[in-house]
Amino acid sequence: MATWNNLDTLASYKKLAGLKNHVDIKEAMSGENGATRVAKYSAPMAEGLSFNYAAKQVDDTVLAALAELAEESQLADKFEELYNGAVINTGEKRLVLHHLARRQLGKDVVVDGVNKRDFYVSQQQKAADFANKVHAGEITNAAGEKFTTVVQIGIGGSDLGPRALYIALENWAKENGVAKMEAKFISNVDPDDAAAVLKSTDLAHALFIVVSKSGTTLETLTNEAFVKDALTKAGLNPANHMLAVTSETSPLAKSDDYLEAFFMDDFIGGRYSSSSAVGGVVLSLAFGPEIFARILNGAAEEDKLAANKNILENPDMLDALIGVYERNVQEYPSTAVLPYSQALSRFPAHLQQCDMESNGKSVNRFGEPVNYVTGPTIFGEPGTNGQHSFYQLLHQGTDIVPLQFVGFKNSQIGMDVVIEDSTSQQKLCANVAAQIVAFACGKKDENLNKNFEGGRPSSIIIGEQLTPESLGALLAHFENKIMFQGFLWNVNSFDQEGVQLGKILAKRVLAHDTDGALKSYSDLLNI
Ligand SMILES: O=P(O)(O)OC[C@H]1O[C@H](O)[C@H](O)[C@@H](O)[C@@H]1O
Repeated sequence: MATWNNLDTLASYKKLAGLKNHVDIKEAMSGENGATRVAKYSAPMAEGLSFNYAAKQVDDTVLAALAELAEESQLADKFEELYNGAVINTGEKRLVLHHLARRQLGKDVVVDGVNKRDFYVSQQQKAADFANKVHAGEITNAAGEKFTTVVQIGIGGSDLGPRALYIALENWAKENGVAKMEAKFISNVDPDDAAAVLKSTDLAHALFIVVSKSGTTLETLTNEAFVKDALTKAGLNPANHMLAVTSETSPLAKSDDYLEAFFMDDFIGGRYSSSSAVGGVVLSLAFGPEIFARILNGAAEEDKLAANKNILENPDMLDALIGVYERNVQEYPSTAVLPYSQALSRFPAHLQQCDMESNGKSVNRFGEPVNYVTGPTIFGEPGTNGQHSFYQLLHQGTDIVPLQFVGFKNSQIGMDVVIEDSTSQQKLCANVAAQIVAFACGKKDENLNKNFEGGRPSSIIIGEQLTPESLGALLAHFENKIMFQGFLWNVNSFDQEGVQLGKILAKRVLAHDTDGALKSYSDLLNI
């Protein structure tokens, strides 16, 4: 059994803390040194991706210290315990099994006589059979016509991951002849969200998936009622159009109001649920079950790498360790995720939840306060768009923000044009290469307003093309990175008590049970 200790009690962490500002990234990345580092500091990921960390503040000394930290904090043992079914989610006393939805990495995990791998596979199979029947016209609307659109109703983990993955492959699927149904998403309780989607949807030919692990989320239940009302007003029977994805213990699971229900369980956290039926049903309907299976395969291949004890061969663990060095030793408060891929436009939003809801904690996994900083603020936008927006602060602002670039050699659609001797894809890639060097090396100017200090660290994940496999690997990489960081900070990355208070107060406002500031704000907003 691994032992769980606070980061600041570890001898290897104290050693690492002595390496503050050990690498001058400007100097390290300039001239031939830089070229050597780019070739040297790269770790292969699954599905042809690679994690290049040449422009991070590491050298062999820092890497050796990080390896000691990985060893002393038993990161590989903790991951092994997790995938073998230990109660890693101490706050809720739950297992953490999202990896098992992709592939079995270790022993059989059996809970109350149920083999959990078999359960996840059976739900995948159920989703696959259902999707195939919809595509074949065996499951139709009341008029016997095919469904053409699928609308996911969910919020947080029941929205962000599946939406990001759908957008990531929407154009790829069309280009590769596997686009089966258009997918849309309703998440916000803002009535304009549901209204806008419903107005642009042919209701008679639409399936709606109510996705809520708990089956109690106010926004999702409200939007479900909103959609049912619209279906009824259109003369349609909601029971012919609505599906549910939920946990077997939730109130939704007990309802007969659905054409079909698919299940997950409490051992897969919402923000890690893209690999479960939460992502599986909508993506199988949109692209076909084979494509969803390919995403899972890509993720499973990356998970396999994450089990490696050698940090230089484990890009997920290495990325996590570098992140902790940046957060705790270098004291950088935030991290930007910058995919140079329009298809990944919602990926940073998904990672915001995944990372900040997991590691935005002030107490350790035993409920005791920690004396060090934990999860950074995560934000991001696709490049090159971000360059024309917030990169000013990244280049010349007073905070140093570590950067996590993602880039692909080839576009998804392949339609391109040569303007002034280069394709648009080349221009995209040229920009990411330029940014890495600009951030690291800067540029001296007598005019301080035009001076670039440099010394701003970044890494880049490079792939051939964004495909179902590489997308799955990318998803798993970040999930695993966040998991390892949670281990290092000794926090429970798998609960989210911090979201409860606002929900309770909102209920009081709606029940007109308010006083003080809450009453004043209620009055100001005319509730
Ligand atoms: O899937 P649900 O149970 O409806 O939960 C939806 C979301 O809402 C909660 O408030 C949590 O903050 C999220 O972690 C969760 O993903």
